[in-house]
Amino acid sequence: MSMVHTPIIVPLDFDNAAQALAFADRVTPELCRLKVGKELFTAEGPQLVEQLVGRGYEVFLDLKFHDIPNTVAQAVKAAARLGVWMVNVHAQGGRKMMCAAREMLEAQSHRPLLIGVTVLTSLDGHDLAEVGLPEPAIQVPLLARLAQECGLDGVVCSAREASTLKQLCGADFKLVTPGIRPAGSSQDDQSRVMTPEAALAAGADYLVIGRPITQSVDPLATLTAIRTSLAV
Ligand SMILES: O=C(O)c1cc(=O)[nH]c(=O)n1[C@@H]1O[C@H](COP(=O)(O)O)[C@@H](O)[C@H]1O
Repeated sequence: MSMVHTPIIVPLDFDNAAQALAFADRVTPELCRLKVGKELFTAEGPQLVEQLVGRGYEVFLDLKFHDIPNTVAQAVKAAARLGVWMVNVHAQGGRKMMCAAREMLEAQSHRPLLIGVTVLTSLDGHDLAEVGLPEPAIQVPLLARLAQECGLDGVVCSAREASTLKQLCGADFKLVTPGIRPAGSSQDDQSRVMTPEAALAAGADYLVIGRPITQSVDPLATLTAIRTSLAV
């Protein structure tokens, strides 16, 4: 059973293991969980994930798998073997893909939380229309319900959709919300954003907060200030 209670997940969006490990050395597993995404994983591979797990961190392997059911099932199996705490797939991959991933994880001795990405927080209604999809208010609840029907543990969504999804999917269905920006910080390439305080109040279970922390002059001080503001 995990001792970690923090809702904050910090993405290690660096291009090399040295920077990622330096960050992991400055914080502790009690202060935050860590996310390894496509940039760092492509550069450094599974060994780095194992090192972070070995240091006691709960690691979210954010590779957003989206492929045919067999391929995604085998990929989440490989993730489970790395000992990660959470792994994600694109909910748009559909029912058969999500069910195959969930069934595969049920057969593993270590079972990470399985999370479906609904609509990326960088996208707005215009972006979705251009690729033939309805606005977030329609698309996000649809994909969240589908993910829940497939037995996933929760979804990635914008905090702006959190209160709707909590009502729709219930308290136990985990909501992981990136696009978190403390008041006054740059929006960067994010579109559907919210402050940490508002996100928790809206029902988010986990806040993914990257550049506002990792690019700040003193990342530990920024992380601590956010935790204080949240009383966590
Ligand atoms: O799955 C994710 O973590 C994710 C989904 C999403 O819809 N939007 C999103 O920003 N993310 C990730 O969350 C992180 C956000 O980082 P910052 O924008 O720097 O706070 C990045 O690592 C993204 O890859």
